[in-house]
Amino acid sequence: PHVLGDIQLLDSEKVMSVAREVTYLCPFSGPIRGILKVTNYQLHFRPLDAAALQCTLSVPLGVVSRIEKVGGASSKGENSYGIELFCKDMRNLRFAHKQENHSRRGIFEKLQQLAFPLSHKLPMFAFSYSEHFPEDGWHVYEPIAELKRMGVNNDMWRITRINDKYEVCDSYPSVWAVPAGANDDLLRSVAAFRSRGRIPVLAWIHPSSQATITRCSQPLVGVSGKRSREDERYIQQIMEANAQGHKLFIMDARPSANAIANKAKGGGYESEDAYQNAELVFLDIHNIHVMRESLRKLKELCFPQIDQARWFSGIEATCWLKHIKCILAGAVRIVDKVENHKTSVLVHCSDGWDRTAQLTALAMLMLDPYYRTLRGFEVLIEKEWLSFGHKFQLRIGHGDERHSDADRSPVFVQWVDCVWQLQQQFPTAFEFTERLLITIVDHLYSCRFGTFLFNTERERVKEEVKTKTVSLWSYINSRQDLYLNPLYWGPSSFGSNSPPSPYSRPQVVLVPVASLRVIKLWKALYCRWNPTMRQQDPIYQRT
Ligand SMILES: CCCC(=O)OC[C@@H](COP(=O)(O)O[C@@H]1[C@H](O)[C@H](OP(=O)(O)O)[C@@H](O)[C@H](O)[C@H]1O)OC(=O)CCC
Repeated sequence: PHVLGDIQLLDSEKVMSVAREVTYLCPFSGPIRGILKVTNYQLHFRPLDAAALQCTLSVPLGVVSRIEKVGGASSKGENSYGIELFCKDMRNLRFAHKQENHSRRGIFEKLQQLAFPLSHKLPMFAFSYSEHFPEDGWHVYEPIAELKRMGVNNDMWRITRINDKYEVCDSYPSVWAVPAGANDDLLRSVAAFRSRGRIPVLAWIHPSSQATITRCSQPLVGVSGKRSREDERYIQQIMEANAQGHKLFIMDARPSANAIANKAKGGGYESEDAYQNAELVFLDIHNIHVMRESLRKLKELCFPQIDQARWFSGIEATCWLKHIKCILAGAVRIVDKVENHKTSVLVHCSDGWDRTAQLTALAMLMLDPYYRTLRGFEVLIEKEWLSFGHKFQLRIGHGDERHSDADRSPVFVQWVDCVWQLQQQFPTAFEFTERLLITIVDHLYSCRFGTFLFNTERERVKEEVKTKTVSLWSYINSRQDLYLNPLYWGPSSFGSNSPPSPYSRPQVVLVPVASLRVIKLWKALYCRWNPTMRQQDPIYQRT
């Protein structure tokens, strides 16, 4: 049995470097002497003093975004010579050691190589990690089965394999559901008019009204105001696929200023005179650059010390909660159209892989209780985020040393935060607790599993992740009792299309209050490492 605080190695994990005379400069408890070990998966620090064991650190190297050397040959002060790790999970770790033993160079270079394998032409840890779990999580999501659960193929929607080899759109899944009347030639010409070929396809269909949520990227209108008869006809077919359909709402997630600015790059938005029966709505959600900056400010505020005097004004200045509110409000508008007005909605933004994924996945979570079960939630992430090409590798920077890359942005974590807000407002509606959300965010960074690696389904097929890596869902489903919500009130499974009779629709549709008066800061995630900000609950230290 492992001694408490001692390193616990995963299968195929091995120690690559050890430094003995190291001091961890804990921002809360002060300097702690201990032993620093670097493996091919994690950085582990074990205090020498048994009384300080709660300061044991186990940091997956995937969480590290930047490593800096601190102090040089001339620095004289105590603990002024060492390294600092800047992490993606809201903390910075600083280690110091004596100058004489030159272990810094060794540790520093090892850390650089192992934390950024892609930048050093080394394999990701996920490809050498193998562990057997009772269930293979790679089978949780099967596209055809999920479409069947929603009742597709039906007389209005058909499954097309036109993208079987990802030739029409390399960032989309291979399986699409499209209006039955749209033949493959039409689909191809619509792809020519949508940014990166990301044409409108089905995300969700209402079990009784047949109203739909479809998703896509911006039309290539450009400054000259180009039109595509095929795109216009296709949008009309989406509207007509809904029996009550006399109108289609096009929800453009962007601020109208950005939608207009995108015309300068050949993009833009649907003009209502070209799309007669469509009504265009802008949801005012800002772009990836604004969100990256917002979270950076929040991290500054929350780590290491928290200035009580400026806490609320500081939070407001980050605008983080305003953005969360904006995304929730956008999803509520989609839910209102689909559920209460039985009207179909088309969601898009610029590329259709950041804000669009946030909106469709949130709206589906509010509309369909199946996605609020543990397995349903796993299916939702696989479908709306992974299969539709949210660029996880680029947005998180898996294995990449370029920490200041402008394409990095916490869009997925922001969506998980929105899910947490729903859990707070509807504590009995989810089969799982916030601990599942924190575990998912941990392994978004850790690179232990293959689930969040790469940017598209096409790349994952090419890299054979399903046979060469372990799925995060294998791990989670092997210990699901840790994540189940004792307050959950809902049928254990919604296998069938609509919940069994006792549940009427009003009981299963969540409509959150998207107001700053209700939205809360998710301290268990953003202040997790700051002991003064949350109950000392060890579960949040290790997931
Ligand atoms: C004259 C030059 C015009 C110009 O550069 O347009 C480009 C836009 C960038 O477009 P934006 O929509 O503001 O920003 C884009 C979105 O965030 C998109 O995500 P999503 O899937 O959510 O769409 C990302 O994938 C893109 O990388 C990002 O550039 O920039 C702006 O609109 C900012 C100016 C107000």
